[in-house]
Amino acid sequence: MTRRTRLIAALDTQSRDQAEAWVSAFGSDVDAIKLGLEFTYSCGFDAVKTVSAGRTLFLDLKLHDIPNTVAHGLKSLAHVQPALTTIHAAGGTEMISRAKEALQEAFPDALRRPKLLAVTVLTSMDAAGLSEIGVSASPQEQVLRLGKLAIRAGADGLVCSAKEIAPLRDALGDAPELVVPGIRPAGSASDDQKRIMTPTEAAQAGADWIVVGRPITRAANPVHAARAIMEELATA
Ligand SMILES: O=c1ccn([C@@H]2O[C@H](COP(=O)(O)O)[C@@H](O)[C@H]2O)c(=O)[nH]1
Repeated sequence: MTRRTRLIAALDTQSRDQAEAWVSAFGSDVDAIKLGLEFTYSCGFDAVKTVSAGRTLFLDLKLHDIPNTVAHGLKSLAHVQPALTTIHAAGGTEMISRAKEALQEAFPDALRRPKLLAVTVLTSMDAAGLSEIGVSASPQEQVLRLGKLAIRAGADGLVCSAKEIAPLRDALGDAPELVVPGIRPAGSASDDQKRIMTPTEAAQAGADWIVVGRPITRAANPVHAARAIMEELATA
């Protein structure tokens, strides 16, 4: 299957002015923007709406709570209209299926409904980090376990690292939307990310979307950095 891997720029900032400046500078140099905990907690949902107006929005709030709370939280997103939104797969089957039902109720038009993505194992975790929280499985085993559970429960896609794309595609096929952070262009600092790959590697493995934050936002010229990643994806 031929797929075009698209770029989501993660706008992790506490400043609405900064986010607005990035969005207007990027133009079509990115396919979508991500606003997450940092921006939403600092600036609020009105700012999320304003900054993302006219753009494809990945609203990455990674909900993880009891099923009732997650379902009602997601219903409140009707006024925001993200294209993609996240919960944690570790919340389990009931939480995921209630989340899906909530989105179906809040967005009756399937074409406008946000895709529900389940975060498998954070890309900042390695085997040692999993072991610390009592998980003896390798990151790949745990991603596969949670990924299968989440898709069975109704998630439209998964957040995983590029290292797990091939085994997930083998197990689940082409349909689940795979959104892949932990991306570092060759030579970039890994920061707090543990399971990293380059844009080319993620595209060749079959990512639908890559999520890139600091390698763009901390670059001397964020527009040039985003453009370079788009060019890398186009030739991958
Ligand atoms: O497992 C995950 C899930 C989400 N993220 C988010 O992606 C970006 C990555 O930012 P970088 O600066 O490129 O590291 C960030 O917004 C995370 O919240 C993730 O990294 N890993």
